[in-house]
Amino acid sequence: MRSPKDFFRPLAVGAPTPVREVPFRPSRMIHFFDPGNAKMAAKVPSIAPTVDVLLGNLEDAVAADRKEAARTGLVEIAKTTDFGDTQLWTRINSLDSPWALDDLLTLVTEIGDKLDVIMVPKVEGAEDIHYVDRLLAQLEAKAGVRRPILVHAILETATGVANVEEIAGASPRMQGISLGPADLAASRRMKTTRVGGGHPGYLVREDPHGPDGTAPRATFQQDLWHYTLARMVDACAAHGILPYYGPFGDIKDTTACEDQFRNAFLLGCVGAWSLHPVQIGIAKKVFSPEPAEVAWAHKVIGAMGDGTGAVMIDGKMQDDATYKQCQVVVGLADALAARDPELRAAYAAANEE
Ligand SMILES: CCC(=O)SCCNC(=O)CCNC(=O)[C@H](O)C(C)(C)COP(=O)(O)OP(=O)(O)OC[C@H]1O[C@@H](n2cnc3c(N)ncnc32)[C@H](O)[C@@H]1OP(=O)(O)O
Ligand SMILES: O=CC(=O)O
Ligand SMILES: [Mg+2]
Repeated sequence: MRSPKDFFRPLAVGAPTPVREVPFRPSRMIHFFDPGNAKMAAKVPSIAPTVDVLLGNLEDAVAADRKEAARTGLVEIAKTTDFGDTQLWTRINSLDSPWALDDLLTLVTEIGDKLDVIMVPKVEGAEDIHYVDRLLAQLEAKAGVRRPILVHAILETATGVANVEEIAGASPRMQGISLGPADLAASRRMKTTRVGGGHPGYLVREDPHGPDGTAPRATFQQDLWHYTLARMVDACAAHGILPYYGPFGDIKDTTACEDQFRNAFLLGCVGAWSLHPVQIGIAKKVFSPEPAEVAWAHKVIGAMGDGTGAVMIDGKMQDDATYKQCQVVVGLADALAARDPELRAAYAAANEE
């Protein structure tokens, strides 16, 4: 293990100095597209201003014989597109695949100055992050990249979940972690074939009641992802990095997608993946705090003065802890409003009511 004194030193001569704090840039939706798919690629310039993050996906969902086309397509798109203040990320192929090394070599050398974050799938432990960390430093130095490219891990194997804390803290490059429910279900041998969301069979049932216990018993569907998501959120918060819900595969079921995203938002996630244009608006709505909630948070902060003591507002006790909860909401709202004029206006209007 490296000495804590060396944690923030570049891992290669000439590589940029690692960041001490993960910059909080809005990332409510990480919009996936296949850079080798001409139709999707054509939509990039019009989608870019509507999303916080555009991600050129090279891994799963890109067929084996299209891997190189996707990589080349991403280089071309990155070089020719003005992304404004929208972030550009990529998801490389898994580290044990025949493509991962060339993904990193090509992308950092060709478009390292345009890439904000590299998403690494199927991360199992700190050793995977250490490998990427050193290689990125060498490539950044070689390509003359001036700011460190950050790393995002997908939590999608049972081993990864067992090691989530060490993954979160493995490198100053760690920007965040996403839950990958599809691969995780396979890795754990869960018996769901869905991509995220609930399952009608995963439930609790009301106790027997009525005459002789024969009355119909209500059932309540439970959340298959709660444990992992909560564990991931804690690991991320403990290491000052950002947690995300990943993919929701039932594109047509926009209601359940919104529910899944909202559960993640309420638990502490800052965003989710959008796989189809229809999911962009859902993520934007869910991961932006409600104007009324932001106005309430301002009211509490205003009433709490220096943030200590206890007061009653509208029948609800407020103290040092609720002051901090409200600061979380206001901090997020301010960061999003700085990028989103519509949201800024909605927050200002709600504050005036
Ligand atoms: C499960 C584990 C994971 O790893 S999830 C992450 C990997 N999967 C992905 O990245 C999937 C990305 N999305 C897709 O491939 C497509 O959206 C899928 C789900 C196949 C649906 O495509 P399709 O049948 O064409 O949908 P559609 O006819 O409703 O599309 C309408 C127009 O929109 C386009 N479109 C579709 N998805 C995207 C996207 N993600 N980004 C940009 N554009 C997209 C379609 O090409 C289509 O365009 P057009 O109107 O025909 O010109
Ligand atoms: O990559 C995402 C997943 O759910 O698997
Ligand atoms: Mg996966």
